[in-house]
Amino acid sequence: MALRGVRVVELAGLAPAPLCGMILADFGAQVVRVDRTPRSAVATDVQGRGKRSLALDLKRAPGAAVLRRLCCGADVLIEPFRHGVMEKLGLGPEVLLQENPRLIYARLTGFGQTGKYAKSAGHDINYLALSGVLSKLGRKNENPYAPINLLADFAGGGVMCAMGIITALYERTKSGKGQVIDASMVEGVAYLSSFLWKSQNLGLWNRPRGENLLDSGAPFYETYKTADGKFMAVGAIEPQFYEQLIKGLGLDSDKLPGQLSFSDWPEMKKKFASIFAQKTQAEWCSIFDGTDACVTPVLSFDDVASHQHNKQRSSFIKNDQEETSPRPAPLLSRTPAVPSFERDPFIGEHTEEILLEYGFTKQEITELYSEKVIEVSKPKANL
Ligand SMILES: C[C@H](CCC[C@H](C)C(=O)SCCNC(=O)CCNC(=O)[C@H](O)C(C)(C)COP(=O)(O)OP(=O)(O)OC[C@H]1O[C@@H](n2cnc3c(N)ncnc32)[C@H](O)[C@@H]1OP(=O)(O)O)[C@H]1CC[C@H]2[C@@H]3[C@H](O)C[C@@H]4C[C@H](O)CC[C@]4(C)[C@H]3C[C@H](O)[C@]12C
Repeated sequence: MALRGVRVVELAGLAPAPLCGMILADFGAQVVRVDRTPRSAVATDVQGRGKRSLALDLKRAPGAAVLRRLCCGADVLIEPFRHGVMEKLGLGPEVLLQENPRLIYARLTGFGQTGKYAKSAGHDINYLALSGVLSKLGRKNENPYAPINLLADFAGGGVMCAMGIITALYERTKSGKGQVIDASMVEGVAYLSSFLWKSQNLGLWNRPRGENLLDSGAPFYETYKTADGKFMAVGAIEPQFYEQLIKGLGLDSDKLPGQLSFSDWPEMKKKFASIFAQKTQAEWCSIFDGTDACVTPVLSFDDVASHQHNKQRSSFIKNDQEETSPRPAPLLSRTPAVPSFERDPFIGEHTEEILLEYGFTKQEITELYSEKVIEVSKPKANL
């Protein structure tokens, strides 16, 4: 796999950093997740695929010393805390990069390492709001809404940070040097929205929220309810595809307003809605499948993996716990990601094995354990 041999230390965080670590693990990196000890009641990392867990108390000096030794042997550190926490622990970039100049020190935060909010708590919706993108999301006359925590936490956070790490790893092959990655989710999601900025003068966004081409204003870029309470997604933007949509709906475009007649969009939406409501999702699929009308079923998590197209590409995988989840993307032809099919690690499950791998002696491990700096948890055998 492309990242085979890359050693990553991921400090346990809430959602963005775990996705970043999982992406690296899926593509072959050896990811050690450092969990807190005393451990939290509930393992909150549901993206633990392919990782191993070491439970370590960073607030104790011997614990911080353990992390420093791990980072001396690692290629990447991912830290998910607000600005200043690592410095307070004596684990800031100056310290760790001094001891390992090749280390790629990735700091994944909401607001970044500087600026008025750098030390403020926040979540996806806050970062999305501060990026400006949230102001564009939502239907006409409704409040802006955040699409779950997909955009800032994951797209602008975990994925953007993984890109930064892989870019820095590539650069290091030439310079031999590591560096600090300041991955701000505000900036990550703002960066993703470059298209919105660059298309300002194309007339795509100069109407109020929810009245534009791609933000639920246009009847040909919308979802519609079917007779069986499911939905179809319509994305027939180009005239030639729009013509196929009209045909599939049994309408005659000569008797309709022009596709880009903004003032007619509300009425056209009502017309489309009344037609889509007359047939089931399966019936609409039999009409539109195989055409260029850009009409697809809105699949639920229950049926997405078994849909013919997704099945043909094995887009979803099932681990040995029978848990379904998306296969890693993108698909590399020669060195594809090979995700682990094992269950996620328990907190502290691999503490001893990891420390031995990183050069700690049995004696040192015993002392760390007796001082409660580390925790070792062996999964209970299924009796
Ligand atoms: C996971 C579910 C989905 C959450 C997604 C949500 C929508 C997000 O947006 S997540 C993105 C959050 N933001 C960031 O990641 C940006 C950077 N991080 C931060 O800004 C902050 O970390 C923070 C604001 C997120 C949290 O601040 P906090 O003060 O808690 O922490 P920090 O200031 O960063 O400091 C860290 C402190 O921890 C110490 N530490 C760290 N590691 C160690 C260690 N190994 N040993 C010792 N100490 C350690 C460190 O020293 C710092 O200490 P100090 O503060 O003293 O300096 C979640 C959605 C719902 C959740 C569930 C729900 O809330 C109910 C339960 C609640 C229960 O408490 C936990 C289980 C829940 C089931 C809970 C589980 C999940 O969280 C959810 C499902």
